[in-house]
Amino acid sequence: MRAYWYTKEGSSLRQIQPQLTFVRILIVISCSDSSNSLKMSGYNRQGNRSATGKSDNRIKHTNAGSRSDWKPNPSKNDRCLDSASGSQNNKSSVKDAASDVKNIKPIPISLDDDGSSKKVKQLGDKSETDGDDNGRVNHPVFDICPKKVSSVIKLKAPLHVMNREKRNQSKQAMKGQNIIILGPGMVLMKGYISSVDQISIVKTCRELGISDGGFYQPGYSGGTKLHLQMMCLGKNWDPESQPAYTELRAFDKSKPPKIPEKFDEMVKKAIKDSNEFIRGNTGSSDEWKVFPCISPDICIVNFYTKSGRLGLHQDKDESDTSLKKGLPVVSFSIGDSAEFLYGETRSIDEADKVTLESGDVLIFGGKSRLIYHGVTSIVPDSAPTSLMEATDMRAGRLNLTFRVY
Ligand SMILES: O=C(O)CCC(=O)C(=O)O
Ligand SMILES: [Fe+2]
Repeated sequence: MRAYWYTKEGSSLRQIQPQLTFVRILIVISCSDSSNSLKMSGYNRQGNRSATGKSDNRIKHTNAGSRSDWKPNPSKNDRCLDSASGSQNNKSSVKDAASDVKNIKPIPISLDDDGSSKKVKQLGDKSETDGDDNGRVNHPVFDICPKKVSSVIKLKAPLHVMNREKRNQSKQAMKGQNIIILGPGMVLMKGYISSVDQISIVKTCRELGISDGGFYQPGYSGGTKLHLQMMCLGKNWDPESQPAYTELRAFDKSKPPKIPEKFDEMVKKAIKDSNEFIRGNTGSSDEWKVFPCISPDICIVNFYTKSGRLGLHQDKDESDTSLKKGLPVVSFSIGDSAEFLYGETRSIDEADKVTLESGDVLIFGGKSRLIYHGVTSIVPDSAPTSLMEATDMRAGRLNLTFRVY
């Protein structure tokens, strides 16, 4: 067992515990195949080192804020916006959640040359920029699993690649729990979502994403866009609307699809498993309170292509009660890995970094509920080949964050 601890003097969790001296412990439970031993490792925040041990020199200052603070910023350093761009284990085994999705009205799609489905949603016979008589505005359909209708024959991944993935998957399953406590109230469950469930989530999001209320590229009235595609489930979140959460999507008046029951079950199970781990491994310290069980009523689904990113921000548009109680945000990562930053301030230079891989679940609540976080880059071609084969998902990363309003 290896253990490193470090103390951050004088730093504070803004808005939650201003005077808090933040003792941060990173515990990596990594039960080796033979010994099931507890490993703890850590990192030096002041040295701007990542949890993977690499320093990050690429990242420069930027401005960021809450999701609603993502206002257009003329600074070239704003990594959030620009104006040009339009392990498996079997902890939660679910049947294909797509079969639970009711009342989906898929929108007919035609494919562009690059296989992307940028056909404008047909809300009447209007073009993308037109609105209908009710002020509904059309937008392009974004299909995360476009079937490539082309003469290029899709080759299967080489056998040795497939075999390596299979070996890695069964190793992960044997390892059992692989949970990292990134800070008080911030837990990362590595490879938590089984391959079967990942496939199921992609398929469900694909169906929802091409239907009413599906994926679109959020932006601002000035034309600036976020570097991702987004759809909301449960309630709609909009970067510009006041309040940020509404029942209908403002620009096309669509109602966000419901959160599929299976997603809800998976969130609850992840919290339960995380709590069991915390109880079993962190003793009785106040720092390590378990998460309350939640029934999320909001899920924001983001899809990042390889150039996707998201500036440092806080998730603070939820209700005061939800924020005060520190009700956790539960985040699922699927597909390509992401370089994820998190920290107590909005300074990128002071933020810590961790790589979120396909199947990882990140939970942040309690004292970390208002942690600043963002995605600096997507690691190209890092998604499991088997997932891509099974879903035909386009290259990129799917992220689902569940919250309680
Ligand atoms: O993609 C991620 O991991 C983070 C997403 C996020 O922070 C958000 O949607 O608010
Ligand atoms: Fe967020």
